[in-house]
Amino acid sequence: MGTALIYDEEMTNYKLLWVDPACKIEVPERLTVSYEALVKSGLADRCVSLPVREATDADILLVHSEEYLEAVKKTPYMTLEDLMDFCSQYGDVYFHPNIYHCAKLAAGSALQLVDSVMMGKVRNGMALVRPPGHHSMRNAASGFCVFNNVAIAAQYAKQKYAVERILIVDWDIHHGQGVQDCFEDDPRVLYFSWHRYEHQKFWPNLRDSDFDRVGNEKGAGFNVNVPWNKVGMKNSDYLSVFCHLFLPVAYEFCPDLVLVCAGFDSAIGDPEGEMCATPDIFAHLTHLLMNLAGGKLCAVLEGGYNLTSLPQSVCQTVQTLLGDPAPRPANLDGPCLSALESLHCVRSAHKKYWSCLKHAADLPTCEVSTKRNKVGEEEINEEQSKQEPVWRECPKTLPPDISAAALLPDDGICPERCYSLKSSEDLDPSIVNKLKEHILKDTEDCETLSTLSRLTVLIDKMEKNEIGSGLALVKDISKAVICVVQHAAAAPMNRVLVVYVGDGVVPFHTNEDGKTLVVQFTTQKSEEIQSKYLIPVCLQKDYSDIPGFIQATLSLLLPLGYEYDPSLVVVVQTSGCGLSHNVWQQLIGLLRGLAQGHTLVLMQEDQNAYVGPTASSLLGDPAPPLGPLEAPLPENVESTEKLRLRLKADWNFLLTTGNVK
Ligand SMILES: CC(O)(O)NCCCCNCCCN
Ligand SMILES: [Zn+2]
Repeated sequence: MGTALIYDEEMTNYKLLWVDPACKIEVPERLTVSYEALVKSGLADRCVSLPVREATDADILLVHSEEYLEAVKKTPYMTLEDLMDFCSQYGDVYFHPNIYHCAKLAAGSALQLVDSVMMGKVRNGMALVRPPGHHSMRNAASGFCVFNNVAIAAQYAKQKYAVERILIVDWDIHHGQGVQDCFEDDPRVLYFSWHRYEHQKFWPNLRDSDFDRVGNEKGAGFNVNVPWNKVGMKNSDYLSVFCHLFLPVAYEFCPDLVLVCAGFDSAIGDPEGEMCATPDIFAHLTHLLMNLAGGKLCAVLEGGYNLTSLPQSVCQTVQTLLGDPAPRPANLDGPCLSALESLHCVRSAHKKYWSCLKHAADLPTCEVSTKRNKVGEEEINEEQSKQEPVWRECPKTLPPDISAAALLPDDGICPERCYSLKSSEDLDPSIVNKLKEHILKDTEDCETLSTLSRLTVLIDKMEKNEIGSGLALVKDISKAVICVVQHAAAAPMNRVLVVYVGDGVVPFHTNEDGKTLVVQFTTQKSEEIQSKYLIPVCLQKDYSDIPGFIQATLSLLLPLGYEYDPSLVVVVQTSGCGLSHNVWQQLIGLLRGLAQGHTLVLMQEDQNAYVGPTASSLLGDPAPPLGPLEAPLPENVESTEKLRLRLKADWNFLLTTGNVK
């Protein structure tokens, strides 16, 4: 199934007609530069183009009041003075004779996305719209927003498709207070928002945007606010919030539909956000959400005012929705102290609502962030020169011709859409000899020799990005792992992340050069940690604790993987670990965000049943939902937490609190 793209130039036909410094950044060019970038990069042609439609009165009344709608209906006939007068009752928003029409198209575009995703016409999609929506309230326009496009889409999905649980992720740099207000007491809609806050000094300056606003009554716990109390937040800060807060809660909630308030003013260069995250981060944020709700994801444009970073961010988002692997994230150096403080406060505010956060440390002195922060951090010197930030545009990486290759025993059936690496591949005799002397020693086991040499061919093709990912059923897992790791780690710049699922001794030792990082999910109690590059994640009872496994994957394996930034990810399933296909697919799907999607899965040759599910995830198909998650086994939480606390000295991404002692 494809990716929908909704855009209509009619939504560029309104603009600011007078002088208003607060509104001048919201210009029609925002849409044109974004759409043109999609066309120029060839991404638009790969999407299913859907027409816009006008939201009806009934659609709009799902969120807004009649009096507000009636008032907006009058604006097309207003004089300039009347328009200016009409706006003065609202904050930071302007009207235009054509904005009502465009606002109906913007909201209608979001409904078009919901319809086409819910009816299975497309897997996911993006709507490029203006005016944006997430600030508009039941009775008021606000922050360039007239109708709350995403809130209307959520109510519409509940009403028309009886969707039980909807996740709204708002990565715009402003707090979508209109969305929060709409769903504050609604447990069926989980709202995530991060936003520039600076202890309430930043617009919209609301006390209600702080981390302790968790929702009301039945909706308590279903509103998650992450205030950024400093500018300059980077990719690491955003990924930390995803790994340690948004994803664990989202997986526990298990939404049937994901809506994204896709504002790109959280990217570098934006005059509003003044953050430092680069456009490629949106490929990762999108990717990390794509294994939820069976991949049903609707992204609706909100803000984004830098006409250079906005189109780049839009392209990163759309190419990921299309299934292209995310680019390797540049220099992730871990979250900053201010971000950790915010993360810590939000986790402690929500620990009573979400079992995945139950172990989160309390922060007794966690006053609301409107107080000056206690750590006496040096104030960002205000006169910090406002030099224009510059960033390297992410190099255009075309997806590999072959997305996934399968290396199976000759009688193995190659899954469809997979390329079969037959033993007929011309084998490089030098490699064969090297294998013979290094790994096979003298045994003339030519079958293994053939398998291992084909593996090295596969790795070389992945390195050249001719092949995206691979799966192999092998007779001797240990020999295969040694061969793969040695061959892959040989190249100077290469780093190999080896994810071991199942017991058994890791058949090679990781030396401290950091060329390999092994994370092993095992049921065996682990003694002391030998090295920061060999990490045993001990889970009781043969992985039957799915919440525990997912928790360890999201809050341990993923952060480690992002910080390590491997060039290849090898996933090894040793003795039948008994992991359910769905969990296995979630693991493979999530890991695909690393190493530009270069994932190599090695399994025992009797694990035929996993070939189909593995291939599906390697090809970028969304993993099936796991269902709402119960609490993880306490002993698994304890052992994972203990491990995290021990490792955080070596790995910044494992930090979740400000007190780094
Ligand atoms: C959709 C959105 O979230 O991007 N709207 C942002 C509204 C910002 C209003 N304040 C502007 C002050 C000028 N410096
Ligand atoms: Zn914004």
